[in-house]
Amino acid sequence: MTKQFDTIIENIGQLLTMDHGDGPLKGKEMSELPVLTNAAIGINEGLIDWIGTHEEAQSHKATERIDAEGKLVTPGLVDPHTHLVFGGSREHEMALKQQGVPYLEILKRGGGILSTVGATREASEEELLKKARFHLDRMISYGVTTVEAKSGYGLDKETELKQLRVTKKLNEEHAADLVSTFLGAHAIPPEYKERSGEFLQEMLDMLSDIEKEDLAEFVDIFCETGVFTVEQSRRFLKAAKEKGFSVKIHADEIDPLGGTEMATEIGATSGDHLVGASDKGIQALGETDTIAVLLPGTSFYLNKGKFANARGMLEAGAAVALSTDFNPGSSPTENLQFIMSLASLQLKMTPEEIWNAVTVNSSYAINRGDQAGKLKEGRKADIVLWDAPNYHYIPYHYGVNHTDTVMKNGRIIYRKEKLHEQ
Ligand SMILES: O=C(O)CC1=NCN=C1
Ligand SMILES: [Zn+2]
Repeated sequence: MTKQFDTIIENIGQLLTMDHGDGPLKGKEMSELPVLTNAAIGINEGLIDWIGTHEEAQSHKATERIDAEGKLVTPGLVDPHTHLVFGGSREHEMALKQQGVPYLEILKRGGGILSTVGATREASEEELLKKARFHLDRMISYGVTTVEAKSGYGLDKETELKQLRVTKKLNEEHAADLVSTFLGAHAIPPEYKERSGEFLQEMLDMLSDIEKEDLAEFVDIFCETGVFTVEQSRRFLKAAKEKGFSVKIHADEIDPLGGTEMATEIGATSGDHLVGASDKGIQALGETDTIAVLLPGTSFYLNKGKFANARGMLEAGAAVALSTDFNPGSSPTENLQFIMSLASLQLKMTPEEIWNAVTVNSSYAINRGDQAGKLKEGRKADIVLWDAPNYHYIPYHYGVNHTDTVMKNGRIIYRKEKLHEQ
């Protein structure tokens, strides 16, 4: 029976629907990857209305037909851990990094996060919005259609709310879907030196304002040497959970403090970084629903020669997701495709695991498993057409942008620039 669509995407060489059951994929499940060949998608009113073969598509009608030229088509990627909204930049710290000054030492000297805090406090809401929009546009160009965005460069009520309002405005006006996280517990501001407990209480007191303005779904904390202890983090996140927020945590990024175990004990939606996760922590990830969000770009950039034990987590049965950790200090890149290459080279993840980690699992890591990261009838038509012959090709060919066309809610929002006529 002939169907009528707004848009048909046809002649798809490889279609990754990521439609393999509900819930995040854990352990061995991450090796599964249903691939449809010679496929087609029918779209109506911004939603996926039909998925079938190229031959079947020839009997259907469409206002617009897009030829995928036998190449790869996937869901829009989901980046579950970014510090998208900030002022200034930290290129001046490269020299310190090259001299071997550690990340935590730069922070201790008042640089790092605190340097960005200064720039963010000074920037107006409009300036922060303009800058975040620029970085978000670039994420879209890399095939990302859903993004988590954290605050955490204010460390005072006024600036934290300013950052969160920017994320809310972007989510309302920009094509991308944003998920907002309050990371007021990102570092100890100079005015609270030696008074970290009082500072955390001030951040907790903000939660009612955040809830009133619907400015965040998640609460996060930087559990790290010289920042917040495991016990402070446990108390802080449990208090946030009691107020109805979902929680995630920057854990075991640099020093192995045991934040991974604590994340699983309190039922965090995700534990992020986990480079120093202990065997006990890895086992706990396999036994609970806490998703391991791994950030190999940060390990690459901090240049400490150590990456998260992804293989150990997968063998333990954990759900693993991947992210850029886009931020001005430890991972200044919007390129989730490059993270896919690092996941292959440094985390030893297979292409199948990698694709599940940047779609299905990354969507569940930000409570969007029912809306993003999967192509199935009734879901938003958030789709990427890749200039690549198959899904192995993206992690293999690194450092470039492989997107050809990015579609959000059935509307083309990015097309690869073609070289001007010679
Ligand atoms: O350095 C930054 O701006 C972001 C960061 N927070 C915790 N680790 C890295
Ligand atoms: Zn981070």
